[in-house]
Amino acid sequence: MQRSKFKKSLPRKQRRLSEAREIELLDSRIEAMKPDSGTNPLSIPPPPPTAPVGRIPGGFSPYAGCKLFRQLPISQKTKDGLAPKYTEMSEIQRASLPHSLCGRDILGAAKTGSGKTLAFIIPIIEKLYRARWGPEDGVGSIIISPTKELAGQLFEELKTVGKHHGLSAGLLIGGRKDVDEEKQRVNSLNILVCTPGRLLQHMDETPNFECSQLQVLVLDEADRILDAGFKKELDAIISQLPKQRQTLLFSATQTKSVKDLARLSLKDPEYISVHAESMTATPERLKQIAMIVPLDQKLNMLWSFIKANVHSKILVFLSSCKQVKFVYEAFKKLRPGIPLKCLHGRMKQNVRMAIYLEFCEKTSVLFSTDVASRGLDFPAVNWVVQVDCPEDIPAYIHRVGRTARFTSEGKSVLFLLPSEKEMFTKLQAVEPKIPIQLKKPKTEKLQSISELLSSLLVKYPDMQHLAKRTFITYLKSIHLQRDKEVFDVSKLPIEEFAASLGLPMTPKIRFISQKQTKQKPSVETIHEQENGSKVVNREMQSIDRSNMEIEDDVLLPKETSLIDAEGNKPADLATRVLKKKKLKINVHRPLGTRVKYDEEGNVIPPLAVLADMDSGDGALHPDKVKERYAKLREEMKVRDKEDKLLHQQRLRDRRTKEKIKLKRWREGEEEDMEDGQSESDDTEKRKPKRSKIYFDSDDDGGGKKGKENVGVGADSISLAEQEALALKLLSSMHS
Ligand SMILES: Nc1ncnc2c1ncn2[C@@H]1O[C@H](COP(=O)(O)OP(=O)(O)OP(=O)(O)O)[C@@H](O)[C@H]1O
Repeated sequence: MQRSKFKKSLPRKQRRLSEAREIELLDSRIEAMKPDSGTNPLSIPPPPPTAPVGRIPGGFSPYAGCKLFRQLPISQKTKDGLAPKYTEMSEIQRASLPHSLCGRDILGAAKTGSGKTLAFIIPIIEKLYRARWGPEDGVGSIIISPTKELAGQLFEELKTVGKHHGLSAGLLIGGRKDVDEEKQRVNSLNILVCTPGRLLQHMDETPNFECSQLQVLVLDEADRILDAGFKKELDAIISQLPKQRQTLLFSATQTKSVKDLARLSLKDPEYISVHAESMTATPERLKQIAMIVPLDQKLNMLWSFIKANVHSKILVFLSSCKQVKFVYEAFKKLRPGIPLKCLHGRMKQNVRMAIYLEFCEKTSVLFSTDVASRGLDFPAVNWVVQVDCPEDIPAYIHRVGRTARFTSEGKSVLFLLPSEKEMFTKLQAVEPKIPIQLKKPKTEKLQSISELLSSLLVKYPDMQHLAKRTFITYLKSIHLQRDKEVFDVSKLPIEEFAASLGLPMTPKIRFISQKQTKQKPSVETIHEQENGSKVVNREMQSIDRSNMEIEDDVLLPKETSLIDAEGNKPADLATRVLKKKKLKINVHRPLGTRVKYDEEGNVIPPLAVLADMDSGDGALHPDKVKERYAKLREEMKVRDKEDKLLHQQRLRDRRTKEKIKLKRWREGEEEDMEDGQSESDDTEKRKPKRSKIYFDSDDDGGGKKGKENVGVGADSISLAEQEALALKLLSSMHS
């Protein structure tokens, strides 16, 4: 968690009103001059920049319609935080701030890069300031962002604009190690900028963490947070927030689904869509082109593009982590002459953040998944290249929106496979328009890198594995796309694609079996189905790939009832897939089971579900909570007991093993001793030999022979002979 305590500005008594008087004045002006609900402040003629601001003779100056931040009823501290960078408001700011400052709920849509961040940061700071919020008041506002990088960026902006205030703020995102430290401090923070998973983790795990005083809830990239991917988490979060609050939703592609909005209990929200009447859905200074590029030419095209633009900052979108990794690793080895970086969700959080910051700073190429597609404000991106087709139009709009931000210019290019041309038609048909042109690629400038990739794969076996995974993951991603008018895995030139990645052979994709579709049952197929593997092979050849599910490198039919070529029962496999899915989306697990969080903090312990199920009104009943904790305690005791027994058993096993080992060792030692005995016997027997060797080394020449002989003689003569010899020697000495 990062924590920020906005600095208190120095008192400048002469120039400023006291805080209390300022708040009183702001409250009065906001109340007196608030725009009518449903009006568009943009249609009100702005006052001249020199017009007096605040209390004027006969009342207060109006603020709906004004163009400058300093004309708004906001605190001097916020004005100081905005200046000098921000003076004039953008359209979304002009349209929404007059409504949000007077406490209304907002559903705001405006193009990418149009300044939506300030449109929610300012009302948050102002609301808490006017409520004289302090550390003892706890969490006053929560900003939820779909990605960690975006949350980090919002947090930085919040720190800048709020730096003169006395509010505290924290960045709560998954993947950070300091969760325990976070838990200690989170209760004293006033503004939380977080990803849904981490917020929910605190709601579940942090003692005394509560948001019952929450004043403002913000969902940035609201349509993303409200979509199915975050549904469970968001519902659980919302159920723990007070209904009495201000809610601000912003995105470049806004949801209008009544069902979605009902989940958030918005109260007469202001629908602000400043670019709805605009000619285009994308930034005006953005030049957009699309090109038809066959699958096997994509990497050649990308390489050639990068080589031709080595002085540009380029953001490249690919559809999966594997592709990002492969292209990054391969291109890095081929050295295009510009720094390369990659960003995807499987990277560690600190690395992700570092890469994000580096790309903000330097001219380079960033290969990324859609993790960088929303909200990120990389300065001065020249090109956005979409190598893989976006899943839908909002995804396209967000991706291209990483360039041409605010008042800057930018260009984007979309590679479409011949089979994906329908996407171009859809982009052209959308209202407001997306001014995109179809251009022919300049094939004369195309450089082929397929052979270089092949050599790389030979040189680096890891790359070969990665290429294989890339191949499979790409097919998987195409298959899993919802829009079947655009994405059709059966139309892909699979062999050519494999070759273009440098793969020596097309990886085997195990088509488990065919879905029994109503459209396609041929007599031959049905007859053959009952006759073993030969038939299955035929099935495999005629398989309709659009009906398959893919698990890793396995394409599975969605409904399976056949036996595959390897004799597996697809039913088992299907169960396996289901089980896998179940593990991921385990929000319906029985209550009281142990809750675990992954690095992302994505698992949801459903206290909220408990409340929902039992009460139906979404409120948490203290009795139920107590009951649950009592149950948890009991379970923990049981588990504790089990753990102890297990531990004891393990100790016993270990001791037994040690005993056996010891016994074996002793037996072995005895054997060794016996062996040793025989060895020493041998040694004894070999002694002369050893002596010989020893002396050999010590004494070369005739002496050794003599000594050797002495030794042998000393051992071999009898005691009587020895005595006789000794007497002889003695007598000779005396004589
Ligand atoms: N009033 C302003 N004056 C000058 N610059 C501004 C103003 N408002 C925003 N900006 C700048 O414009 C850029 C884009 O702003 P911001 O990130 O808020 O856009 P956004 O609408 O949230 O984009 P996205 O839809 O991609 O999330 C930022 O660099 C921001 O600093």
